[in-house]
Amino acid sequence: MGIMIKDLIESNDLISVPNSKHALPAKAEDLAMLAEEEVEQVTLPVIDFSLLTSGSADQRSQIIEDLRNACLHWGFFMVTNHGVPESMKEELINSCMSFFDLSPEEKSVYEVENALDPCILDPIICGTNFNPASKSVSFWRDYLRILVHPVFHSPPKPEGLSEVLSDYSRRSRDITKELLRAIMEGLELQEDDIEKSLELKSGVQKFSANLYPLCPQPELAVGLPPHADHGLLTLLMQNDVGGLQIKNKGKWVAVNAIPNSIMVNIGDHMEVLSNGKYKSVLHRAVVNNKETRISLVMTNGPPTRTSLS
Ligand SMILES: O=C(O)CCC(=O)C(=O)O
Ligand SMILES: [Fe+2]
Repeated sequence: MGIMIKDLIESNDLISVPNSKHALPAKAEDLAMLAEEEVEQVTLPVIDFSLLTSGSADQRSQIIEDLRNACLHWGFFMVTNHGVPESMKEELINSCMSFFDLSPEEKSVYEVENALDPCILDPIICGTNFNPASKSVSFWRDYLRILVHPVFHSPPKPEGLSEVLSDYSRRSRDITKELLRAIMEGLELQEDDIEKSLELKSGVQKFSANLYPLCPQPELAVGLPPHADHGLLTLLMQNDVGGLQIKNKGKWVAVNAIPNSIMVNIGDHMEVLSNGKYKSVLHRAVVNNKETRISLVMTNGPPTRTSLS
């Protein structure tokens, strides 16, 4: 079993990336690029969620138009006034941190070798993408992933995580539904029909906590490699430490998050649903040597049996 980076660091007082040749062998050129690349900081389009739900008709139309532009030109946007209290986010972060603080033995109950293996159906898994002994590419990230909808799976430890996660699951599902309705309106699709055909009330929601411990040599590692998300919309909150980069008009740019906003991106299913008009955008996470970063990611997909054709 691959030891999680956090535990490795704590047991070894790590001052360099162990055997960096093994940390990221296949992608050495990409990494050299990562170190040298000038990455511009950008502010994503901002969507005031409260205007969507309780603004005037004109304000709602304006937000639908803003969403349309954000989906067309960025595939990512920031949502403010979303109604998730800061205390809920703090509690989620603290509970997830407490999970990572459990002993390696306690965490091992949920550990899997390769989370990308489609045969893994366990509703709660944790692991790392970092394996200093492996010859394959590994990444500077530990994670916990929980299936939270349609059936909520509650980890027995740490105490408190289940309750706040189940609240956030409900809240984030409502936000997703409202955003999807507005996005459908912008696409001039019949939102009621789509909602019915996607059966969002039994949609699959997965929660991930990604932990990026501070990295002694950030130029030799990457947190998460470039990828696009499955599902319709992904919602992301973080502990005020940046690291998310997105590919925009052929260039990597670093996202400047407004504190307490939720970052939202288009997933593969939405790309299909929009007939390719809205792209599921490539993104990645970089690491730093100053502060541990944690991101809380909720993916929202259709039920597994839904056909999009
Ligand atoms: O941590 C981040 O900023 C990105 C996380 C992410 O892209 C994912 O979990 O799919
Ligand atoms: Fe992602």
